Amino acid sequence: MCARKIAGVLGATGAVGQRFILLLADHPDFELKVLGASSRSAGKKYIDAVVWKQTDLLPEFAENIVVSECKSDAFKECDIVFSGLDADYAGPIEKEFVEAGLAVVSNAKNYRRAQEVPLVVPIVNPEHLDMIEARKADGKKSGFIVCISNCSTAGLVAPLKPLVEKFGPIDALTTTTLQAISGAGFSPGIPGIDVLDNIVPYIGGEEDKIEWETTKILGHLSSDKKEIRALSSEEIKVSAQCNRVAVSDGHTECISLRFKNRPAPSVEQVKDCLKTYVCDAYKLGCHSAPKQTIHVLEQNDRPQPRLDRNRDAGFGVSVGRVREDPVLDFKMVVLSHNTVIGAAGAGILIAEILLAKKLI
Ligand SMILES: NC(=O)C1=CN([C@@H]2O[C@H](COP(=O)(O)OP(=O)(O)OC[C@H]3O[C@@H](n4cnc5c(N)ncnc54)[C@H](OP(=O)(O)O)[C@@H]3O)[C@@H](O)[C@H]2O)C=CC1
Ligand SMILES: N[C@@H](CC(=O)OP(=O)(O)O)C(=O)O
Repeated sequence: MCARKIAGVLGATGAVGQRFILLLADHPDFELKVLGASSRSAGKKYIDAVVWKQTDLLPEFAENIVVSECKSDAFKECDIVFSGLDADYAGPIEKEFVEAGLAVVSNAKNYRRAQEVPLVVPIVNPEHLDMIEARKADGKKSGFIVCISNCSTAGLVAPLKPLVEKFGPIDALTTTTLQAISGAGFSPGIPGIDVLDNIVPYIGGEEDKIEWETTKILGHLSSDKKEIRALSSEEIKVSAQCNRVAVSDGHTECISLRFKNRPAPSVEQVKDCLKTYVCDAYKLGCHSAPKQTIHVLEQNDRPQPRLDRNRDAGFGVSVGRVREDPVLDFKMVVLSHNTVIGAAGAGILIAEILLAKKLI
């Protein structure tokens, strides 16, 4: 067996950072050795720095790791660095890491729009990672960054990918999200008074991110593999409305879509296409890749966050209530685990793909 790659986590004390620690415990490819957070946490043992909020216990291996400042020097032995940094601070920190030659996979939004940065949902567009290969071929072997999408975007694009592959372009799409409180992070997190007995119909910046990120993720890699051509607003119109609801983990989205080509497929053809989709990460043999990428549920009252978010350990996406839509062509309900396939799990699966493609 090959030696495991050394991994580090930035923002290790946060909602996403804690999920990284759970998912990297006993990982066959990566050994998590370095943890970074703010100067409030640096210098403390992880167990003393973190306010652990997961329902699984804090893995023993992490308890006594002393938290570092987020400076590249402390991470120089790492083959891969996962970032769950607060976006207010991620920009300059991640830039310094890349300039120091490190490979960074980031949950933060800061570099998602950059032309030269792949924005990847690993069960959807792993081919965009070929941009990294192109950079290596150019002789720029050193550092790079890959961005993970917004968590709601991840759930949305998962069923779109196989549908577009099979039935051609989708030219109109609406989504109304019901987003879990863990999506807002832990520092400080959402006050109980705001979520109990309540729904908040606004999440700052979220609708805009879902609308443009979808066009980049469904966009095409240029022939020289140096940039992504996002879909234009003539090619696809995306409209999102976002709500915060009193759910711990798991983002639900009610989506409607229209295909460009006529006649549109039948409901049965749509379901069949989703059920039979096998993501490339699974074909590559990646450890965390879901065996069933999309679970199509037939019960009228599914998917539900508490019952369905952990399908394929949170790496699979659930789709239910697939039916005709009198305005567009189809509507359905999609559920995805926001801190697994929407965040830390996506980062780890991206790293597994990078490893399988010998890019780290
Ligand atoms: N939660 C989710 O579902 C998703 C989150 N994201 C993104 O992932 C990132 C992390 O989110 P989340 O875990 O929810 O956020 P949290 O607020 O829970 O955690 C933020 C982390 O950043 C660290 N941090 C804060 N300030 C600094 C600083 N000045 N220097 C270094 N580290 C700092 C914190 O450390 P300390 O404890 O020491 O303050 C903590 O580890 C964000 O960019 C977010 O937008 C993306 C997709 C989904
Ligand atoms: N805003 C998302 C989580 C998040 O932080 O997204 P982003 O990384 O796109 O800012 C939520 O509230 O559920």
